[in-house]
Amino acid sequence: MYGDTGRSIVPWPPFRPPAQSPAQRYTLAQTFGVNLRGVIDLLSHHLYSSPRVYVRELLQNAVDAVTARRLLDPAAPARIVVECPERTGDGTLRISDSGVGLTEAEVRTLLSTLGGTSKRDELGFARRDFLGQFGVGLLSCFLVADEVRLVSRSAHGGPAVSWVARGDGTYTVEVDESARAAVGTTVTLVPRRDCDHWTEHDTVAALAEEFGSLLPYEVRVVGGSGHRVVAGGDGLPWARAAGEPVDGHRARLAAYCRETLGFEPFDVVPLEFGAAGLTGAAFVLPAGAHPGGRQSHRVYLKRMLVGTSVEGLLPDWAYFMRCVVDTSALRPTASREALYEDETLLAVRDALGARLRDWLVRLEAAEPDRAGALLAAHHLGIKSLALVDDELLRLAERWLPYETTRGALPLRQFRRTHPTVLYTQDVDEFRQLAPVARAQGIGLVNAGYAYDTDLLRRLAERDGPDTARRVDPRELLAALGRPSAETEIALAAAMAAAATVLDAHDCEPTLRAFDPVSLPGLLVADADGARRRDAADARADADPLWSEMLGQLVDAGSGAAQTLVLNTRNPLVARLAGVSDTALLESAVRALYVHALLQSHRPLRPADTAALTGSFLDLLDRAIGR
Ligand SMILES: Nc1ncnc2c1ncn2[C@@H]1O[C@H](COP(=O)(O)OP(=O)(O)OP(=O)(O)O)[C@@H](O)[C@H]1O
Repeated sequence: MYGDTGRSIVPWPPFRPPAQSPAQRYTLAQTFGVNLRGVIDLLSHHLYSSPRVYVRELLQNAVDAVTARRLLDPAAPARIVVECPERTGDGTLRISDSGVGLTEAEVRTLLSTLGGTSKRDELGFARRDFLGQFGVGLLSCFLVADEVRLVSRSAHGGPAVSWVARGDGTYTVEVDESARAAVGTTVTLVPRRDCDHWTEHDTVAALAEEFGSLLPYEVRVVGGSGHRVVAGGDGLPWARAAGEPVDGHRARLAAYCRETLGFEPFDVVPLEFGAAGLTGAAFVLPAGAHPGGRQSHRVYLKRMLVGTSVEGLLPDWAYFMRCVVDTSALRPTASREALYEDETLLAVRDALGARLRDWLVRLEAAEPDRAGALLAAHHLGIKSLALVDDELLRLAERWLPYETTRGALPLRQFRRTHPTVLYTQDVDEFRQLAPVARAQGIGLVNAGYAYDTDLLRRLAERDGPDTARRVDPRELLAALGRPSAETEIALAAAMAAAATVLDAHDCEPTLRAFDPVSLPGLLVADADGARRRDAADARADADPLWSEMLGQLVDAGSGAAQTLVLNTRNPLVARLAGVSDTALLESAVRALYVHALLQSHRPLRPADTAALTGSFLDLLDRAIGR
């Protein structure tokens, strides 16, 4: 980990440029000089998010050392003991292991080189038996310590050796036969003055338990009067025991979820992906997950906790699942607090996504009611997946409720009475058209929420164009009944006033007799007309050339952009027949137009606002009396 070696205090690295001829000076490769204090500061203070990780790094080294020794001698002891200052009595924290230890030569190379590690093979790949791989973990001790001392005796023989390093980037190495009798290593931290609390027994025991509770070897954390054993259990808590019934296993996993993740799972899906050495479980949230929320999974790498809010393990659509997994193939980032986004992680994500999707499809077949409840609680994720997955599209069609003119219904059920699904693309349009459509017995679906329109389009792609189609408000108009000739004649004056008034709003009036009776008017926009209307607005502000081009567009179509459909069954509209005062008729029509516009939730333009104010004040004035 550190540079040049020696008995005395050595700064790192001693920089001795090779002798060069003038011609060589510009061609020979040079080595970078490194400021060790800066590097230690960078790695220890900026790589990790909190000093707490020093416990994990020390545990990891001890576990790896024991593993390495057991590779040489399977019967070798596996002892890891952490003694806190309450126990050592001199303010230091000590961690001792019965691992493989280090020879003097190893101390001089591995601990004297930044990035030096015994855990890679000749090709530089991390070896699968070990947790460590980067050769920087020991530096994390400087997050809490001024000085780190290591005393070791190697299983390969040779004398005991002692290494002392300080945060200023200097270290000493000494062969000291009396320093340690047994094979193994003891690392001692001299805590920084402001970091005493990080080495207290309660803190260390809690951290050791959090990071290392699944480690295969027993870890004893000793305080003043007692000790806590924080690891060394058999197996993984989610593994199914031999002979354990499926229901019992599921109940045990649910209990684990309550205890560890803090919620009662809707269901539990055991996970296994041999190619990534992955086992674990996915717990389905009962409700309340936010699709945009961060994924947070509890991930262990070779039984050491990486984090409790690790992202990227599942595809985005599975935002309502929380996983707990242990894997040996995924790579941690250098801080070991997240997963490295590489091809293995992609493959794992795909495999777990496929597993969860299969579970969903199977649940639907075996327990349709539960599947329905689940889909209703997490419909956004399912819908997003249904956009690319035919089976889930069918599932969504069967189970996900849409807002329709017949109430909340799954599309499959709605299609029984309305084989062609007519839908609105936005919620406001649905609100406006639904009462009229319902009254005429026309089925309408609100596809204004996320993914709905895309899903209906996909359904139409799959099952044919007659399956689903966006409603054209004009076809609704065609379905409305015409009033009698007498009614039309009686309302002729009102219609003439309406035509004059509405012209300023690019709108023309028409009469229909329809339900609901309570609705005086319905504003139907024509998409082409609306485009012409926007172009006309833009033309008013545009320069001459642009204005001419926009003018062609405005003039290209015929008819107004909107139609105000007055309902002759509505008592107020019917009474207009008896009004002879043209000014009153005009105010009334303006008010009906603005009312219909507000009902349609479309934005008010300046002319509309003026009509709202003008008609309101005029009608108020008349109501109060002059
Ligand atoms: N307790 C120990 N017993 C034996 N060797 C150790 C021990 N602690 C550290 N070492 C040696 O020191 C080297 C550097 O340790 P360090 O923790 O800095 O990195 P690492 O464990 O190799 O990788 P990582 O940065 O991923 O933790 C190790 O590779 C190992 O050879």
